Amino acid sequence: MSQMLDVLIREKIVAIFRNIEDKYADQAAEALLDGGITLMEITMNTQGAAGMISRWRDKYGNRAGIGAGTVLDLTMAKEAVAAGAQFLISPNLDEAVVDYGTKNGISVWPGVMTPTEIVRAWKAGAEAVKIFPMGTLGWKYLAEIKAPLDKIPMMATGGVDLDNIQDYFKAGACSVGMGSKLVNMEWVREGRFDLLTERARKFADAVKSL
Ligand SMILES: O=C[C@H](O)COP(=O)(O)O
Repeated sequence: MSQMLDVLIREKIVAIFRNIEDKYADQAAEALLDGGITLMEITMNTQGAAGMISRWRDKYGNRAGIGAGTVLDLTMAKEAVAAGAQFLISPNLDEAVVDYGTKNGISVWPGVMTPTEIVRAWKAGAEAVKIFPMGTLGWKYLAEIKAPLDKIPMMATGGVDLDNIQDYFKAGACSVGMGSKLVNMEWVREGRFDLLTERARKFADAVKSL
């Protein structure tokens, strides 16, 4: 098991920053760190994503894992890794990205939905997969595919909230990716970083006993 997968399984929550404006980004990251969230994914369709990854590695690298999300292809993967990304997450499976990560010691957690895609990602060398969109599929779907595919670590992403987070872990998720319910952009724009910290703490507490 790679060190980053170990961290993912231990920390359980990846905060997804999508389309955050650079001027708010550091305060938002610090608010989540204060609330106990230590894995941060900056999506590559965020303006200035590479610069943000690089800056956060410098500023928060000693207390957070910083990775890239929405890594759709090899070009994006190379840009993210050059910026310092420690893990790559995608909504899709691109074997070239998995292969690149494997050869360069970077964790890749590709997005998949069906059992066939999950096994294809696993065979390509992915050490974990992201089941997406989890909210649409639901925790029962996860529980059912986990029965035959129990050896493959699965991250549940999309639609995770306080009222269902524990269901996904009970169904077999090793971790969750959380966007809008954790990195609430309205609060960010209103400067309510205290609310971000409070929300982060609630999610961190919800997975502490798991
Ligand atoms: O890629 C990120 C997911 O779409 C996040 O979904 P969410 O905002 O429902 O947590």
